[in-house]
Formats: sequence, C-alpha cells, structure tokens
Amino acid sequence: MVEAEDLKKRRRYAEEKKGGKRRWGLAAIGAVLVVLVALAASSKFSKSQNSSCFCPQDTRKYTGMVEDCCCDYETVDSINGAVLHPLLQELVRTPFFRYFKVKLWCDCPFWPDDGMCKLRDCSVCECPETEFPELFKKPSQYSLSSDDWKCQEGKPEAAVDRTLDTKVFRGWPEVDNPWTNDDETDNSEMTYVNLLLNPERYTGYTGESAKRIWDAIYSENCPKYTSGEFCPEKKVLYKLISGLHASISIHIASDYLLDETKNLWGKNLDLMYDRVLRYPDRVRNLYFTFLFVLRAVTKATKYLEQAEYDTGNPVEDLKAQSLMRQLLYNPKLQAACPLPFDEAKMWQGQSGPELKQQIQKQFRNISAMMDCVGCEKCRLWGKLQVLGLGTALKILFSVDGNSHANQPLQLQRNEVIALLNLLNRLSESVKFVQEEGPSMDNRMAPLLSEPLAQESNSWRRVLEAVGLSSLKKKLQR
Ligand SMILES: Cc1cc2nc3c(=O)[nH]c(=O)nc-3n(C[C@H](O)[C@H](O)[C@H](O)COP(=O)(O)OP(=O)(O)OC[C@H]3O[C@@H](n4cnc5c(N)ncnc54)[C@H](O)[C@@H]3O)c2cc1C
Repeated sequence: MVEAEDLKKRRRYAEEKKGGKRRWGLAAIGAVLVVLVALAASSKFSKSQNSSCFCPQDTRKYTGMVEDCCCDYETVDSINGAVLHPLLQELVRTPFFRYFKVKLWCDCPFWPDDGMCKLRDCSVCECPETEFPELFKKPSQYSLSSDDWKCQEGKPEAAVDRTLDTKVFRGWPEVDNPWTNDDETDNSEMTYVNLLLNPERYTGYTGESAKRIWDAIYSENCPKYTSGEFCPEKKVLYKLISGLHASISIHIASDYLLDETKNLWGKNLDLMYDRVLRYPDRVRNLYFTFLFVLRAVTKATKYLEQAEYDTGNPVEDLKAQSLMRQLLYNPKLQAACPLPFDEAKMWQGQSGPELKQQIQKQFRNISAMMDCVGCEKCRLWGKLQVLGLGTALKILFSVDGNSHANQPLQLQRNEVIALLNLLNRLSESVKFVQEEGPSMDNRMAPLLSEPLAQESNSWRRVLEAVGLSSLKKKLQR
C-alpha cells in the first residue's frame, strides 16, 4: 500500500515537473514570439515613418504629382515611353542635332585646372571630315589636313581649326544667352563636336577635382533649401542642378567600364542605386528637371516649328523637321500633360525681379564652373547640358510669356541643339529609373534602409565593412 501510495506520489511529482517544464517551454516560446512581433511592429512603424514601405503589393514608389509641376509620375513614365523617348532618340541622331559647337579649352576662372581623368574615354573626338555637314565646313583656305581631323584623344594641345563659316548660322540669329557665362556670339576658339562619337558615359573622372566642382555648385550657388521653404523660385535652381546631376550619374552607371583589361562596358546597377535610386529626392528632382525642360520646349513650339534645320542634307533635314513637329504637336502628349510646368506661378511676389536676378547670377556662376571640369568629355556634356538648362530658363523666364511682344524669343542654333539633346538625356534617365528602379529597390532596400542611406554614410561604411556589400553582390547574382 505504502509502496503504491509512494509510487503514485512520485508519478504525480514527475507529471507536475513535466508540466512545469512544458509551461516554462511554452512561456519561453511565447516570449520569443512577443519579441518577434514587437520587432516586426517596430520595423513596420519605422518604415511607415520613413514612408518607404517595402510591401510586395506597393509596386510604385513614385506616385502623384511631380512637385511644383502639373503632371504626375505615372503619366511622365507612360508618355516618355510611348512618345518622347522614341522621337528624341531619332531626333538627336539627325545631322542638325548631332554637331555641337563648343569652347573646350578654357581657363578655369576659380582655381587651376587639375584634370583627374585617367581614361582615354575622357577625351573628345573631333569630327571626321566625312561626317561633317557641308554647310558647317570651314572655308577652303583654312581647311585642315586629314590628319588634323583624327581623334585628338590625349592631345589637348593638338591644333584644331576653329574658324567658322558664317553660313553655318544661316537663318539663325547670333544672340547671347543671359543665363550662361560663355558669350555664345563669340565664335573664336569654338570647335564642332559630333556628339554621337562622344557619348556621355563613365570616364574615370573622379576624386577631389570632380568633388570640388559639385561641392562649389551646391554650397555656393544653389544651397539645398529647407523642407519648410515655400518660395518655389528658391527651390527651382537646386532641383534643376540636382536633377541634372542625377541624370549624369545615371549615364555614368548605365555605360560603365566594367573590366578595364577586357575593355568591357555595360550597366553598373550597384552604382546607379548607390548614387541615385536610393535617394528618392534625387529621383524626384530628375523628374522635375525633365518636366521643366519639356515645358520650355513646348512653350517655344512656334519658334521651333518654323526654324530652319538646314545642314545641306535635304533628306535628313526634312526628317529633323518632321520629328520636331511630331514632338511639338503630339496629341497624346498634349492630352496627357498639356502644361508640364507652370512658369506663370513664378516671380509673382514683390521681390520677384530681384530674386530672378539673383538666380540668374547663380546660374551664370554654375555655367562658368564648367570651364573647371578637368576631363574634356565631361566638360563637353557639362557645357552642353548647362547651356540646355540655360536655354530652358531663357525661354521660360526671359521672354514675355504670352505675346513675346516686348522681347521676342530668339534662339541660337546651338541653344536648340543643347536644349533637345538635354531633353533626350533626361528622357533616357527617366526611362532607366522606371525600368531599373523597382527591381533594384526590391533587391537593395531591405539591406540598406532609406534613413541609413540618406543620413548616415558612416553607418553604411560600417555595415559595408562587416560584409554588407558582399551580401549585396551575392543577392544580385
Ligand atoms: C559637370 C560634370 C560633368 C561630369 N561628367 C562626367 C561624365 O560624363 N563621366 C564621368 O565618368 N564622370 C563625370 N563627372 C564626374 C562625376 O559626376 C562624379 O563627380 C564622379 O563620378 C565621382 O562621384 P561621387 O560618387 O564621388 O559623387 P559625385 O557625383 O561627385 O557627388 C558629389 C556629392 O554631391 C552630392 N550629390 C550627388 N548626387 C546628387 C544629386 N543628384 N543631387 C544632390 N546632391 C547630389 C552627394 O553629397 C555627393 O557626395 C562629371 C562631373 C562634373 C562636375
């Protein structure tokens, strides 16, 4: 009996002990679950606080109106893909739009030029004689030997005939652009460059020289506005430069020297993400700049429609004119985005005229800074795109909006070439962002959260030091 009683007690004790263990086990699992739920909730909270939800159903990161513009992101993407991009790609290949007149060898007015370009792709190829339109050609007494027309890569001092035939400007006025530093009416030291032979791509121009230029542009000439800034004029210059900078970075990343020994070129999506895609502000500024320049083109419709696209090649010149008309009068574009940017809202306040002068001076400084770019090809595209922006600013802000009665719009041939080539570059960049952005965000964002990207480069470096970059690469494979 005693033994049976004892046995029962022991069994009960064993059961209780087992139950106790189970309860402890359950409690521990519960605690872990609570911690996990809390972590998940807090990360969801922090994500929603940073407005960067990575939920799979949230496929569009950029929605609604592009800031200060009259067109939304979805429309920009669709109209760019269906109309603008294909037309612009063809247009910039026509002889009229592919030769750009530029002063490449200039002294930097701010500090000594310390070219940091290490690739031969840094240099600009001059136009081969066979490619040069008859009308652009120099008078015969000044003509060069065929050797002089060869690519002058790595030979900055090589002689280039800079005399220009005045017939080049037939039908086009000689006018200076008030927004840029170069005197566009001064043809001395100008040379013609075939843009198709000199694509905007990675050149190896980096380090202190490049950084100093961007730093000087941002800190001295277009400081970043505070988030509470209401004055649209003060934001415009910063957004235009940041949008252009984003576009340049995208072109570097999309045509990158992946393997120097094999001369292998291709996309560097990591770089595109690191420099642009992971900064939503930069992407937004790119869309803003695109719409701003598009508005300038559509505002100048009458002028651009009637201009002479004459290079002495009737078939190609007709094509240029026809493509231009298709762009200016495209019914899809007119219906979807009739007023990409409303310039009439600008300079309304009392200080309007003063503000305009100040911004014009700042932009002129930025354009002067292009003479300090220590890589020839970067300087070519820097100058072209800054002249394009200057032309957009001139069309939108230097001319009487409606009648052009006080100050009729007059554009130089080179301004039109710069404006349309700039629009094409921006259109390419918007397309890259639309095509690569969502998949890159999905791949990279969980590894590198947005506030980390924006605010703490040092944290990023720490994470990269502990192997985040190799993880990123593995995931990309
Ligand atoms: C006019 C110009 C044209 C150039 N063209 C070429 C070219 O054709 N090919 C080539 O290989 N290199 C070119 N470069 C060099 C290139 O732009 C970079 O400077 C270089 O590749 C080094 O890049 P980075 O990562 O140090 O950052 P950078 O691009 O030099 O940026 C410097 C700093 O500016 C800020 N920043 C970057 N992007 C933005 C943005 N979109 N908005 C606001 N702030 C920003 C960041 O704080 C960044 O650290 C050009 C430089 C200049 C000034």
